[in-house]
Amino acid sequence: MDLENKKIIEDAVRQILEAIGENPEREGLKNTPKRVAKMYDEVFGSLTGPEFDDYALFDSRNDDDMVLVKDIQFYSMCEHHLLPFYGKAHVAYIPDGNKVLGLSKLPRLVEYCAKRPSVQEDLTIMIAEQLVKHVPVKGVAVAIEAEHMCMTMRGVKSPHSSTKTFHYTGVFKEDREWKNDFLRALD
Ligand SMILES: Nc1nc2c(ncn2[C@@H]2O[C@H](COP(=O)(O)OP(=O)(O)OP(=O)(O)O)[C@@H](O)[C@H]2O)c(=O)[nH]1
Ligand SMILES: [Zn+2]
Repeated sequence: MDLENKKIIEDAVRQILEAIGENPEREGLKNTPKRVAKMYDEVFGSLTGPEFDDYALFDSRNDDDMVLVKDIQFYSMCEHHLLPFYGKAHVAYIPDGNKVLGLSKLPRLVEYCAKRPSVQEDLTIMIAEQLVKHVPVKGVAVAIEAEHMCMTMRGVKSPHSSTKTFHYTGVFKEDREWKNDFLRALD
């Protein structure tokens, strides 16, 4: 994010503080607009930063067995309230053509997709779409389970609810057996 946009956020935060009845000049708050701008630059960093393109592929004998990285911790911001939603993503794919993806790239991809305002359903789909676009696969399955602070700390105040979302492509979509294997592997 460039300096001009950081300045816009700082001014807006100052206005918000005033609107909620605070004094943005008081000692504890005087650096807050700057901090919030820096924080937004971090948590929304994928919107203005470089695209994720680090899909390191390696040769492997695996041409049709599922690879699953589960329990990928992530933090994102819901696009309705700009409050955090966070939890775990589980990402599986079946390689095509004896090429596998560097395992660390899956958590990196999840982080890239999460660093923008989003709804959980779209985050789930975006992770799958990015993989399909860049990695030769027979199919991708993504599941996300998350807590939404807009549902826990405010509004409906449903503190123990968690939301699960799923997205399937290729053989995971077409073949119930593959889907079941994925779901069993998450247990
Ligand atoms: N489908 C979906 N909904 C979400 C997500 N994050 C937040 N929401 C919902 O977005 C909805 C926004 O509803 P609105 O009625 O426009 O806003 P609101 O008055 O703040 O709603 P409440 O949260 O019910 O108080 C709420 O039902 C939230 O629970 C998400 O990732 N996916
Ligand atoms: Zn929300």
